[in-house]
Amino acid sequence: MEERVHAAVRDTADEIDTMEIRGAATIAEAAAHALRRQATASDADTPEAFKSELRAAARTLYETRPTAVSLPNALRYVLRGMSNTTVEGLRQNVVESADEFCDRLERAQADLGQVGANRLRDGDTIMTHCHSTDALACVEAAVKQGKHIEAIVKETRPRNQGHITAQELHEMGVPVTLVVDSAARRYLNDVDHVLVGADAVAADGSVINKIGTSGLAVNARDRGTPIMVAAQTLKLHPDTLTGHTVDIEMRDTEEILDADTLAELGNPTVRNPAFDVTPPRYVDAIVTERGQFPPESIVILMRELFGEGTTEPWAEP
Ligand SMILES: O=C(COP(=O)(O)O)[C@H](O)[C@H](O)COP(=O)(O)O
Repeated sequence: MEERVHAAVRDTADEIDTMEIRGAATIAEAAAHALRRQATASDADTPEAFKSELRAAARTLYETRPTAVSLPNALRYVLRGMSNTTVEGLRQNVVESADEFCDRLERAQADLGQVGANRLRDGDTIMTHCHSTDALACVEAAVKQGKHIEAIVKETRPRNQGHITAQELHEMGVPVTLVVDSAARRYLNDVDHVLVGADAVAADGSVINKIGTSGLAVNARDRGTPIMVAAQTLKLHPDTLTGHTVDIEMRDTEEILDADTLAELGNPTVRNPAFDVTPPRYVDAIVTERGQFPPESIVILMRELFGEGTTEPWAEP
C-alpha cells in the first residue's frame, strides 16, 4: 500500500511528524496540498484505484500527529469532494476541493481576526502561549484597525514556539516582552487578555492547546484576566460530539533532555506531553470566523456543522 503513496506526501508527513510543519492550521493546509499532489501525480487507471490511493495518502498524513483535529478535518474535506466516476473527474474533484479548502482556511482566519480584534482595545497588552496563526490574526487585525497593542510572550518550552510569536509580533510593529513560562503569573498583572489558539475544541467547550495553556488559564482566571481562544471552526472536534476524548500527543523526551544529561541525572522518567486540556470554565470566549462563542455554547455550532458525527477521513461514505 505504501508504495502507492507519492513521495511528496511522505515528505509532508515526515515534516509534520518532525514539526518542521507545525501548528494546527498550517498542518491542515499542508495536508490538503499533499492530497492535491497525490491526485495530480496519480497514474491510477480505474476510479477505484485512484480513490484507494488517495485514502492511503490520507492515512499516511493522519498517522503523523494525533491531537490537532484540523488534520482529519482537512483530509475529510478534500476526500469528500471525490464524487466523479472517472479518474480524470476524480482528479479534478480533489484539486478543486483542496484549493477550496485552502481558500476557506485563509478567509476563515481573516474573518476570525476581525472578531478577535473587536475584543481588543487600544492600549491593551496581551499574553500569548505557543505560536498560533489564528491568535496572531486577531492581533494583526487590531493593529490594522489602528490600535496600539503590546505583548508578553511566553517562550513555551520545550520547543520555544514563543520565539516565532515574538518575531511575527515584532514584524507587525507590536512591542514584545519575552518571558520564561514560569514567569507568566508574575506578569499577568500587566495583561488585559490572554490570547491563545487551539488544536481542538471539544463539544463541552474544553480547549486543547499547547501544554501550559491550562495552567496559564487558571492563573489568569485567578487574576480576573479574560482568556480568549482564537480557533476557526476547523478546530472543532466532531468525535467529541459522540463522547470520544481527544488524544494528547506524547513527544520524544529528547526534546527536553539529551541522553547524556539524562544519564547524568540517573535516568529519571521524563514525560513530554505536547498539549493539555483547559476546561470551559477557564475560557471567556472562543473566537471563530462565525463569531465569538461562550465555550458552553460551541456545541450548537458543532451540531450545525457536523450533524451527529463523522467517519474517518478515508472511510467509504
Ligand atoms: O499549540 C499550538 C501548536 O502546537 P505545535 O507547535 O506542537 O504544533 C497552537 O497553539 C495551535 O496549533 C493553534 O495554531 P494555529 O492557530 O496556527 O492553528
